Parts: sequence; C-alpha cells; structure tokens
Amino acid sequence: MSSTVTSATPSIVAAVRAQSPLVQYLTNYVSMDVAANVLNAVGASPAMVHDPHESGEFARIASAVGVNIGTPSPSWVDGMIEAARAAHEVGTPWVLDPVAVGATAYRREIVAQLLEHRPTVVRGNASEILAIATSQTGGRGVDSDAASSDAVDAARGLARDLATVVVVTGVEDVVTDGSRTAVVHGGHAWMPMVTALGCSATALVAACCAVEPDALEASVAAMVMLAVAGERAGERSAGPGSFRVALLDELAALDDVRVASARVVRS
Ligand SMILES: Nc1ncnc2c1ncn2[C@@H]1O[C@H](COP(=O)(O)OP(=O)(O)OP(=O)(O)O)[C@@H](O)[C@H]1O
Ligand SMILES: Cc1ncsc1CCO
Ligand SMILES: [Mg+2]
Repeated sequence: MSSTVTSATPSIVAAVRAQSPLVQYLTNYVSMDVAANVLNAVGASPAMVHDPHESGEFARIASAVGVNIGTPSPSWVDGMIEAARAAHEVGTPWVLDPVAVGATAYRREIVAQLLEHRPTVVRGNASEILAIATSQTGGRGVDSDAASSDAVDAARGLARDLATVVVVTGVEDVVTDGSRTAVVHGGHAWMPMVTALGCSATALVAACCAVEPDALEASVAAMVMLAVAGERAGERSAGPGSFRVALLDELAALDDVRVASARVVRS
C-alpha cells in the first residue's frame, strides 16, 4: 500500500488542459450550469446535447460522454440510450451517473438499460453504488445515507461484474476496477452542501477518460482535481456559496505542484 499521487495524475490534468476534450454531458436540470463550468475550469469543452434526435450522432464526434439520470423523463432517457449506444459502438469512453437509482423502479429500469451499453466508468455516491451492486432499494433520494468506506467491497464486486471502473464518492473517494483500488482523500465538508458536485465529478471523470485510456487512472485524476481544489477552496471561503465560486477558481489554477499534494492510498 502506498500513499503518493501517481505519476499519471499530473500528466492527465495537463492533457485535459492541452487537448480540451469535447465532453458531451446528458445531465439533469440541476447540474447543467455547475458541471459545464467545472469542465470549462479544467480546460475541457462541455456540450449538453441530450435530445434523441441528435444525441447519438453527437456522441460519435465527442471525445467522451457522460450520462446522468438525475431528472429523467421518457424522451431524455431515449436520448441517453442513443448516446450510450453510439459511444459504445465507436469506442468512445462514457460514464454513467446513476442518480438516486435506489429510489424508484423507473430509475432502476433506466440504469439496467444503460448498463447494457457497457459504461467505461460508473460514478455514484455510496447509496447509489450499493443499490446497483446489491439491488437494495430506498436511500435518501439524490443524497447518500451510507459512507463510501462501507461500499468498497460492493464497488469491487460491481466493477468485476460489469468489467468497468467504479467510483464511489463521499468523504473519501474510492476508485476500483475490481483488482486495483485507490482511495482519494481531500475535499471539504461544504462539498455536499453545494448541489451537483457529484454530477460535476462524473463530468470530470469523462474529461479525463477522453485523454487517458486507463479508466482507473483517469478516474483517480478526476477525483484528485476535486479533492485538491475543494480543500484549497475551503480554506478561503466563508460558506457553501463562496465555496462554489472558489472551487471553480481553484480548479482553473491546478498545477503539478498542487496536484502532487493529493493524498491517494492504493491497494
Ligand atoms: N464530507 C466531505 N468531505 C470532503 N469531500 C466531500 C465530502 N462529501 C462529498 N465530498 C466530495 O464532493 C464531491 C461530490 O461527491 P458526493 O458523494 O457528494 O456526490 P453526490 O452525492 O453524487 O452529489 P450530487 O448528487 O449532489 O451531485 C466529491 O468530489 C467528494 O469527494
Ligand atoms: C437535487 C437533484 N435532484 C435531482 S438531480 C439533483 C442534483 C444532484 O444529484
Ligand atoms: Mg449524485
């Protein structure tokens, strides 16, 4: 077990800035603004293209795709499935955010359909990952009622079953492909008080997958960005409102030295 940032992380952060990957994000109404701004802050190029008339076509030109079920309705779900299908067909990485999947049968059915198109990464909070891995229902809607540390085994098993990388966010962020596991420490207690930073984490995972084929390393880099920027933003904010603004500034100011300050434990 080691406690250092990998050499891959700084180069992934730099590659996102240098290559400015086009990230198509089909996301919920709540998160669109903050997720697009988070992508912009790290140098990626966001496009919120969701309608089924164009989402599949767009996925074929995107560098990565995110699919987030936060505020679903039938035509949006059609758009998500078209985008996921196209991304899988052309080998473009795509990331699933199963918001509140334990809460309703509708969400469980949507996630089951999306999983058929083989996401590169599934990113959720602990309740969401436990709901998919163990078929448990309920939870507290979009927020988690479990700790990421309680979902490590479930995440590993799910990653193996789906042949994907699973990211469980929370106080610590767990990233696993079923054999390798990394835990990213950092962030700030105000992060869950700002809505849709989980949705934004999903967007960052997609951006990093666009420039790094190893989805585990890409996901670690995305979580490191938020952990370092979040910690620094917390030091100079007065509360969740100013924190939200400072987080964008800190994401834009990330450099090798700051990224190297991340605390990542691998096993
Ligand atoms: N108590 C905490 N301390 C530090 N960082 C946190 C804490 N809670 C969440 N985070 C960070 O906030 C980000 C979002 O994770 P979270 O688990 O809150 O997502 P989520 O529940 O899907 O959020 P949302 O649904 O609002 O988008 C991650 O980068 C995570 O590390
Ligand atoms: C608050 C909320 N409701 C549906 S999606 C969303 C954003 C956080 O997941
Ligand atoms: Mg969420």
